[in-house]
Amino acid sequence: MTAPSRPSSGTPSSTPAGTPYTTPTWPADVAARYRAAGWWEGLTFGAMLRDRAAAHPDRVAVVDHAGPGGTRRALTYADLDLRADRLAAGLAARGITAGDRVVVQLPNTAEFLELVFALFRLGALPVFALPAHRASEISYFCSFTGAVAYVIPGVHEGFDHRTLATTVLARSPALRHVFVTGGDPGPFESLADVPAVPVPLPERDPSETAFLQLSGGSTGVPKLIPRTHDDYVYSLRGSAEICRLDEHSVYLCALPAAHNFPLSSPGSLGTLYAGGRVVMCPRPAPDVAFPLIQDEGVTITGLVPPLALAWTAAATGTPYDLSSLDVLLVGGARLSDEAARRIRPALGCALQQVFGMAEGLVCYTRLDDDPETVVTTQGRPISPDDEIRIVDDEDRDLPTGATGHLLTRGPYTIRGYWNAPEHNARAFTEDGFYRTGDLVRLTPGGHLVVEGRAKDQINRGGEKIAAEEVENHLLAHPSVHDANVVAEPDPYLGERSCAYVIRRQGAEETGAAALKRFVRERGLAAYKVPDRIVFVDAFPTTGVGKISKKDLRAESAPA
Ligand SMILES: O=C(O)c1cccc(O)c1O
Repeated sequence: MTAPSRPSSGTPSSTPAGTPYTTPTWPADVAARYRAAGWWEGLTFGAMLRDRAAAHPDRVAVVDHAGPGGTRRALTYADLDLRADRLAAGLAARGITAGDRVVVQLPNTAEFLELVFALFRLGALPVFALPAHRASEISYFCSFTGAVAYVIPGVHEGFDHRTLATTVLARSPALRHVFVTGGDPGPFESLADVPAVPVPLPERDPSETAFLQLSGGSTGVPKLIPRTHDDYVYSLRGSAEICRLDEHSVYLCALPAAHNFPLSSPGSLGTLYAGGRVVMCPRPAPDVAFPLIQDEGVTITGLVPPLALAWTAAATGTPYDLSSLDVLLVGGARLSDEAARRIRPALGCALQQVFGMAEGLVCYTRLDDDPETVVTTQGRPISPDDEIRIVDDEDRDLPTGATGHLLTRGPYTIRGYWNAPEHNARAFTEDGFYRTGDLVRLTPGGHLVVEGRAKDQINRGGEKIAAEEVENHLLAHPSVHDANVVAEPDPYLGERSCAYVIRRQGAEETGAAALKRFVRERGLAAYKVPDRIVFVDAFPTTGVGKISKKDLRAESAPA
């Protein structure tokens, strides 16, 4: 195969059908520059854990409450290191090998970290699904990546993932293994039975893809994001420094552990990088999180804006002692200035705003920024080598202070999605800048302010919904002629989704409730089911006759 000159292509692996996957990566001269600058330290995740376990074997690395009957479990760095080795050996014995994809859908438990480090050591790629994903998303991840294994909790939050796995298995020809954590594995294998005597495994190359992260997305199907050890470890190190993590830090993992924010900003992996302790929080509600903050001496955590507001409200009069909490990171969606102002007085901790994306670029307000900057901006990038352009619709640079499209390139921002050459041609510029789809401006002090977005997406309290994906599911209904999904304001979530639907002439009258049920039954994650469905006779159009989502959004906005 001839490697395309831009973006350059990493070593291709093969799909089950024999066609090569494309894994775009940085041009060789740029990679050399990032190495020379010290951003890429040549450290793999496997070596990182080995190193930390050697330096402080008896320090606690991760705590959860997922032992028998909900009991507390604490794993030291030595425990985690050994368990990752043992699990890697057992997975290798089942034929899972370097380059294989493994869909990981686990709740916030210690097993999540054991498994991802085992996969990192094997060189197998975790594909980071969320617990909320259902048959539609998981089947897609399995078939698109040719995953050989899928790892689930048995029953989580009342949902039986084993039943889901049965559906997925029937649709995914390459899938050979389903592993189940916590209790009865049903027809599958318990992950607890997998570990074996450690076997020597070749050290991975730090420049290779370590895992596939999910894009928030704005297209019909989610895009997969190939992150390397080198680039991700750099984002962890930068994040840990900016958030001042050290061995005394205790990070509460309250958002779903596989999401890029709680994974890396600075998240559980950044905390392990810094030698701190990760406390896995099963649910982010104050009644679950507050006792953990008190009992575990949590110093730092990260939340999406609606949860930050819920915590702020619940902190007044709480019987729990939250005084250990030094820093609350808020990101995933725009935090209003008003909400931002309430955080320190209510929770007694510093606020750090974080604006990030699984594709790479992460911006933070700094702990020594003046209070107004912390409240009114989304911070500045991690790296001096993060390049930012703010451009108009024709890719022309705008003067400083003007609002425009954010383009970015840098040492931990991907050069392309995994195996998506056509989409990449649109999502990246010729010279490798990623088109984020966000509308931003720069303050005179060099801080980014997020003003909106140009991509066709709903940000439902930090959960990103690609309009097109939901529209496709609505269109599958026999009585739907056309559908458009847009964001509408929501006082709690910031945005919720509203579907405008034109009924097919002569078709049976289907109501909103039936349509929502239809979409849910197609196996779409619950957060993507439209919050509201409005039946219309026609859509507003633009001058050239295209459907105007802008006008639809205006219909939803309060007058
Ligand atoms: O994807 C995000 O929204 C996000 C938010 C904060 C920090 C991150 O790393 C993110 O990926």
